[in-house]
Amino acid sequence: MKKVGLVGWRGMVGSVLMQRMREENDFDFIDPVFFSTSQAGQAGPDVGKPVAELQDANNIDALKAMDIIITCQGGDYTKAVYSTLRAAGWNGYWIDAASSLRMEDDAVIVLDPVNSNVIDDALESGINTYVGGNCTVSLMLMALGGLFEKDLIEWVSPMTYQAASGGGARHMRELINQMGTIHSSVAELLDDPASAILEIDKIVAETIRSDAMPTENFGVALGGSLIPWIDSQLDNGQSREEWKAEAETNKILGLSEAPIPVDGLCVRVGAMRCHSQAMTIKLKKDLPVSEIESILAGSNDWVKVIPNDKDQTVNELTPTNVTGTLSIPVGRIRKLNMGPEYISAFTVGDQLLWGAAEPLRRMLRILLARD
Ligand SMILES: NC(=O)C1=CN([C@@H]2O[C@H](COP(=O)(O)OP(=O)(O)OC[C@H]3O[C@@H](n4cnc5c(N)ncnc54)[C@H](OP(=O)(O)O)[C@@H]3O)[C@@H](O)[C@H]2O)C=CC1
Ligand SMILES: N[C@@H](CC(=O)OP(=O)(O)O)C(=O)O
Repeated sequence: MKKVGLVGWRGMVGSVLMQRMREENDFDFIDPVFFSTSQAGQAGPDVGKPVAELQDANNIDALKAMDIIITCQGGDYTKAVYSTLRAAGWNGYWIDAASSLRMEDDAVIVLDPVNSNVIDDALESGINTYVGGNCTVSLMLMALGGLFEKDLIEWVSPMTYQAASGGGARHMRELINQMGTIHSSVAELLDDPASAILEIDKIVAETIRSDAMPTENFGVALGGSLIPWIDSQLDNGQSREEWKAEAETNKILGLSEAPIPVDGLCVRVGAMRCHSQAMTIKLKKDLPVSEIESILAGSNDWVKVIPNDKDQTVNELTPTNVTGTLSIPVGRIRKLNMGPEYISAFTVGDQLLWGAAEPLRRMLRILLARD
């Protein structure tokens, strides 16, 4: 059995990965070795079979003994360890959730089943570094994969509604604390049916602008508001999150020679762990909506077309419905007034599952299936 080192398994993304690996019995097919940067020597997790005590995740010799390493520890860890490990002669497979290596020439961004052909070619050519994509990009491609595969997209503009989890566990906690602070500020008035709504609204507005709002992680209020900027600012006016849309989409699809334009605005909203995206798509030709729907629905086992019907949309095409599942609903598909090649679509996906953990797990399975 392959020795598989797991780093970052205690964190939020790592915990979702562990949960999926248990559900799919992945541990039956590997010899897992658990690493930690802070808890070396402590007992490993329960994975249904005995595991050794936690190894030091900064110990290059211990890492070198692995056939495959999966890390959800973050970009700082990757920067600190990856090059040293390769320089020490390690030729194993490195599977990473962090963004640091994504655009390297000798790394592939993995999103099986969308780019299983790109992954297969890379394995044949001896590439041994595989990185999960940005959550928003992976979720868009899971939804629109059929149209990309058939080369029907001239360009796409995704406008995003991204969940607090994209910032990490502390951001999720802060969002709930912000919501609680807002509620507490008007709880008594809310209980009184005779109270004036404009008085409630005034107190809420004062609260979200006040120091009472916990904003240590987001910097500003998200509860009762939104934040139209994610990640750092680039010189061209894009946020780094927006830059990733085109760069990563084309790398994932292997289209770097003739890239498809993908650009829009990324916005943080008060959802917990589902990213949503409203997309304007220019198709290369005028296709009936029914044909577009059947192309989308047929592209993978997780995408689900929601008919453009009010009741089904408000019940099924929401973070509330999707959170904690692998389902990728896509709906609001209709022709736009701009012309017959212009369509709208809206999709929702769990950014910790298909947006982070699941592509890594599937890459591991691809490697195991090659032996
Ligand atoms: N959050 C997201 O949406 C996405 C994140 N990623 C990538 O994954 C990386 C990790 O993200 P995320 O999982 O959110 O990070 P976390 O902060 O949840 O976990 C990272 C590490 O922190 C250490 N840690 C310290 N204290 C605790 C604790 N109380 N509970 C759990 N772990 C603790 C653990 O390492 P140790 O055992 O060594 O102490 C853990 O592996 C990111 O940096 C990013 O590169 C990728 C896609 C999406
Ligand atoms: N930036 C994403 C989360 C993330 O971790 O992205 P990346 O894996 O590209 O660094 C968000 O905030 O929603």
